[in-house]
Amino acid sequence: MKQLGISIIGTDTDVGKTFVTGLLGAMAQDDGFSVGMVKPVSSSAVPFPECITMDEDNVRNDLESKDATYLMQSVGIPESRRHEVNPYALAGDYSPRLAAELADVVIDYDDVVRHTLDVVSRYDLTFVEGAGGITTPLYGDKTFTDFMAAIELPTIMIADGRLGSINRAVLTCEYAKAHGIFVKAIIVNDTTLVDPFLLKTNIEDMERYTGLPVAGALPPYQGPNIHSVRLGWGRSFIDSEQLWKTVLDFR
Ligand SMILES: Nc1ncnc2c1ncn2[C@@H]1O[C@H](COP(=O)(O)OP(=O)(O)OP(=O)(O)O)[C@@H](O)[C@H]1O
Ligand SMILES: C[C@H](N)[C@H](N)CCCCCC(=O)O
Ligand SMILES: [Mg+2]
Repeated sequence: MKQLGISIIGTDTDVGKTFVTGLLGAMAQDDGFSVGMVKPVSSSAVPFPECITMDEDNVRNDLESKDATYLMQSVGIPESRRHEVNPYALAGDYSPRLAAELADVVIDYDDVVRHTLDVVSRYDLTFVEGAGGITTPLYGDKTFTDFMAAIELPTIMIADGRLGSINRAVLTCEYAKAHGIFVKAIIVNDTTLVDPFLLKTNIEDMERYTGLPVAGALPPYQGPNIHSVRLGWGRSFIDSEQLWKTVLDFR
C-alpha cells in the first residue's frame, strides 16, 4: 500500500483537533493501517514530570506537548518516539512563533516539512495536526497555512457546531483552498451540547456553503478514559471506511 497522510486543520484553537485526530488514528489502526502521528510544532508545552527524558535519537526532551502525548497514547506510540511525533515543544499559551521567540528557539522550518514527509513515508497512514486555526503563526513569516500547503496532504477540517460555526467553517475552507490546501471533508466536533435543531441546520449549511461533506458529528464525550470504549463510541458517529474513501480517494 502507498504511504498516505491526512492533515488536520481546525476552524479555531480548542475545537478538538487533537481529540478527533486521536480518535481517527485509533480507528485507522483498528482498520488495519500502521499509523503515524505528527504534531510538528506545539506551544502550551509543560515540564515533564521526571525532569528530562531522552528519546531513541538521544534528543533531550524536557518539555512535553500534551497534544503529542494524547496522539501517541491514542495509537500506542512509545515515549521513545516522541521526537518523531513532536520535534518542537514550546512553553506558553501562545502561537508557536511567539512561543519560540520568547524561548529563543530557532525552528528549522524546511526541516520540519522534510521530517513530516519522512514520517508520512514510514507508515500506512499518518495524521498531521496543526496548531490553533489555519493561519496560526508557525515561525518567522511562515504560518500553518504555508506548512499545510507545503506537505500537500488531503485535509480534514474540524469545526465546532455552535452558532457562528457556518461562518468559521466557510472562511477557513475558502482560505485553505485559496492557498492550495485540499480540504476533503469536515468533521463537526460539538464539545458544548449545541441545541439539536441548530446543530442539524448548521451541518446542512456547512455542506451547502463549502460544498464539502460533513463526514461525522461528534457530541461531547462523557465516557471513561478507556481506549476501546472511546473507539466504539467514535464508530457510532464516524464511518471510518467511508471517510478514508472520501479523503484518500481509494478503493
Ligand atoms: N467531543 C469531545 N467531547 C469531550 N471533550 C472534548 C471533545 N472534543 C474536544 N474535547 C476537549 O476539549 C479540549 C480542546 O480540545 P483539543 O485539545 O482537541 O483542541 P485543539 O483543536 O486540538 O486545540 P489546539 O489548537 O490547542 O491544538 C480538550 O480538553 C479536549 O479533551
Ligand atoms: C496555545 C494554543 N493551545 C494553541 N496550540 C495555539 C493557538 C494559537 C492561536 C493564534 C491565533 O490565532 O490567535
Ligand atoms: Mg491540539
